[in-house]
Amino acid sequence: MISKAIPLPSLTGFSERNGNWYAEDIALADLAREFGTPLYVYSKSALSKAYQAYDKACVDKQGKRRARIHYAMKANSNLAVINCFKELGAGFDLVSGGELARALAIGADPKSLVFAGVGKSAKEIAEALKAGVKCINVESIAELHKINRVATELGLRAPISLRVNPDVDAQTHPYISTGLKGNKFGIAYHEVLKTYREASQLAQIDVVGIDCHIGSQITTTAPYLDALDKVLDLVAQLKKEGIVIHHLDLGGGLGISYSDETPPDITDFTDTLLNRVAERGFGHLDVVLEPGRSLVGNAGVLLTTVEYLKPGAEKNFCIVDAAMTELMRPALYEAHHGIVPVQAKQAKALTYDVVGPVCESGDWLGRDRHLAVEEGDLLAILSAGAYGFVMASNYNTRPKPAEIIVDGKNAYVIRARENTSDLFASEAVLPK
Ligand SMILES: Cc1ncc(COP(=O)(O)O)c(C=O)c1O
Ligand SMILES: N[C@@H](CCCC[NH3+])C(=O)O
Repeated sequence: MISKAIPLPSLTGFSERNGNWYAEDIALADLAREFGTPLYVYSKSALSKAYQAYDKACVDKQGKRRARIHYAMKANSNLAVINCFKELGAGFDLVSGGELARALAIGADPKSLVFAGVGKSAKEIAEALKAGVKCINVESIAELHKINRVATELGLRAPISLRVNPDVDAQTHPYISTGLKGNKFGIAYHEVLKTYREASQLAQIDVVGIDCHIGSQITTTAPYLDALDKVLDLVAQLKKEGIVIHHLDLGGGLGISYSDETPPDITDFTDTLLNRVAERGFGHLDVVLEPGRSLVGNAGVLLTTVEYLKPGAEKNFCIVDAAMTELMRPALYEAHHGIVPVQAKQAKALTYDVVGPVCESGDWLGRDRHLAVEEGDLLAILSAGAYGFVMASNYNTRPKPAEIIVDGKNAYVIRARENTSDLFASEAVLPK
């Protein structure tokens, strides 16, 4: 028994056998020995299975495609990960010129790319237009005009959706709620129609869709339906006015189980949304889904080594070689991740705060965890495939960890561990 009362998520790709944890067919302890720690480990089969479940749910019983998946690569943008999804048929949701460059680097079809984000620069807009993306999701009236300006300068047409802020509570952590009127995202609901009218008059703008993304780690379908109904009300009004919408982008945000959360099953979730779209008479629209976390979150773990055990009067600390620099979610959102010893021990179990070496009291990875560990042992921090490595930093001049993918009996380095010297290679001291 690892952590009292708090259940572990059910995982595919990672399993415990006779007290030893495995990624597919390789013991995590062997991976740590070969590649060192801290180490991100992803399971290829977990990535593929998560994608295939979504993809299956996007096709109806007659085999007709009802929706397309544009993986939100912000969740995990390693080239190997996004390339796996590309090969399975995914398009991508992007939020920066950097993510656009990643998509182009793996040869993604530009027509499979949608570009969102509240602060796109003129340079990023130009790059997206030159690449020929499917759609730019516009997040403000000012941005709409900037896109029109950039498109005019380039002599290109700009396909756009407006991102609607539906003022719906996604019932998630306030830092990752995006669809309330107090959030910075999207165009205020009451301004959307007038902005579409304005957009349809702009010389280089082609209105192609409508978009909405209400937040992340959402574990019920109800807020999606509320947002969807509000978006469809807008589509109906636009139709009356002769402004034609071709695709409906419902964003991402579906949550995963980190411990005892019970997010809806992917098929039930997509059925509920797509049935509502059809019932309301919009079954002819192309539907775009932008899942991130629900495709990768439980397909990765972070391996770390116990450096020290530090018993104390108030707390016992288990000090490990990973930190908030490798996995920022606990420090940022007080997020819970399951933590398990990679090899079960007979050692006495104690309740520890699992913390990193970084000089911040907020640098913790798990609190009050009941663990039987000794110095030198390995721990696996579970559900670290989404918003893990991508949010890593070099704070305290810590090199970023390596990332590997396990596919059956094989392990592949998909990002080499950084060297300390690389971290300041582009810095310079002042001339004498
Ligand atoms: C526009 C957009 N689409 C999709 C996503 C993916 O979200 P998630 O990883 O929660 O599925 C995000 C992040 O929340 C986003 O900002
Ligand atoms: N980074 C967040 C999710 C943000 C989603 C991006 N809009 C997390 O770790 O949960």
